[in-house]
Amino acid sequence: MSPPPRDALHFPQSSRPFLEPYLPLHRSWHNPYLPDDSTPFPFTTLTFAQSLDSSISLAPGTQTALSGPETKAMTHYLRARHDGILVGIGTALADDPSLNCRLEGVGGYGGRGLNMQPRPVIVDPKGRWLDVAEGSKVMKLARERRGRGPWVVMAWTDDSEVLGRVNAIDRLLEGVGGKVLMVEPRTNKETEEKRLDWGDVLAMLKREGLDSLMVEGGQRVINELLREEYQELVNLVIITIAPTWLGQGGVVVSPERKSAEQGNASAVGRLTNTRWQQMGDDVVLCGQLPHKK
Ligand SMILES: NC(=O)C1=CN([C@@H]2O[C@H](COP(=O)(O)OP(=O)(O)OC[C@H]3O[C@@H](n4cnc5c(N)ncnc54)[C@H](OP(=O)(O)O)[C@@H]3O)[C@@H](O)[C@H]2O)C=CC1
Ligand SMILES: Nc1nc(O)c(N)c(N[C@@H]2O[C@H](COP(=O)(O)O)[C@@H](O)[C@H]2O)n1
Repeated sequence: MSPPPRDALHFPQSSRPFLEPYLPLHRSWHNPYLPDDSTPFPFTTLTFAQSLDSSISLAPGTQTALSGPETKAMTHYLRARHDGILVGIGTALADDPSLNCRLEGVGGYGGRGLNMQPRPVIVDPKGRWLDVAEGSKVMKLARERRGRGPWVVMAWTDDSEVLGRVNAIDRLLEGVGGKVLMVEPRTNKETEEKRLDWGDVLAMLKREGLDSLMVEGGQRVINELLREEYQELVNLVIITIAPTWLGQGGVVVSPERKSAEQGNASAVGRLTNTRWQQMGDDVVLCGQLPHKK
């Protein structure tokens, strides 16, 4: 073990009890060798930072720092408390995220090996990440053993160009303990559009050994998971709200409305068991989406 590097983050013990009742048990706190077989899906936390006008960044394809130092440290504490962190390829390309946990005491930041480091997961059906993978932060950190090698979720295809990308990404990831995971896409009968179903993606991640997953974004991923059909898959929502308006043209969290019954629109969803906590200048909202089962 080495002392934590100077950039390691500290999340005070006093801020933790607020989150505790909502969080999954960490794998290493029950039996690290036995998967939790009670459900086919990981415990899934949806978490992101937004402005007062519901934007998660100023413009598509750009990164905007919204969290203050206290809520940034909280996000890293949450990363330590989940087996995996998932983002879509839009976020991987826009932000070049590190997708590791930089909390003091975690592996690579004063802790042993990769202890408490979550697995980065990038949903990238067509393999667009290949163009930036080599020089990405997530690969650099995995090579330095300060983060795990990423898993890249791609869509099964017979397109030879995409298959070439699958193989090339797989070769890159081999060296850092990452891998490509393939999921059969589903076709929308009306639009013919092919997309990955979140039930398929999450069930596959669970089979691969992730009992808990933190979904960080971006816009499309969040808005899809908040749609009525996927809310059952989301166990916990944690939103950092920064006291700022980003203004019109921002990248907004606003899920598709439920189909209107007799022309009357209704809310997409509402959190229950909510708690609000100020952290620095920001406020953190925790809540759960009602589940039928
Ligand atoms: N403030 C915050 O907390 C956060 C902010 N962000 C911001 O969000 C923005 C990125 O959002 P966005 O561009 O929507 O990117 P996303 O990260 O949501 O990725 C979207 C892409 O992922 C793939 N994808 C996602 N869901 C599916 C699915 N069900 N089936 C198939 N493919 C899927 C598609 O790739 P393809 O097009 O190749 O098919 C899609 O274009 C950035 O500005 C970033 O900074 C991101 C995370 C957190
Ligand atoms: N919690 C939070 N606050 C913000 O202000 C943000 N912009 C984000 N973005 C998410 O964090 C990822 C970057 O994380 P790294 O520190 O580089 O690992 C980014 O990709 C978004 O998912 N989150």
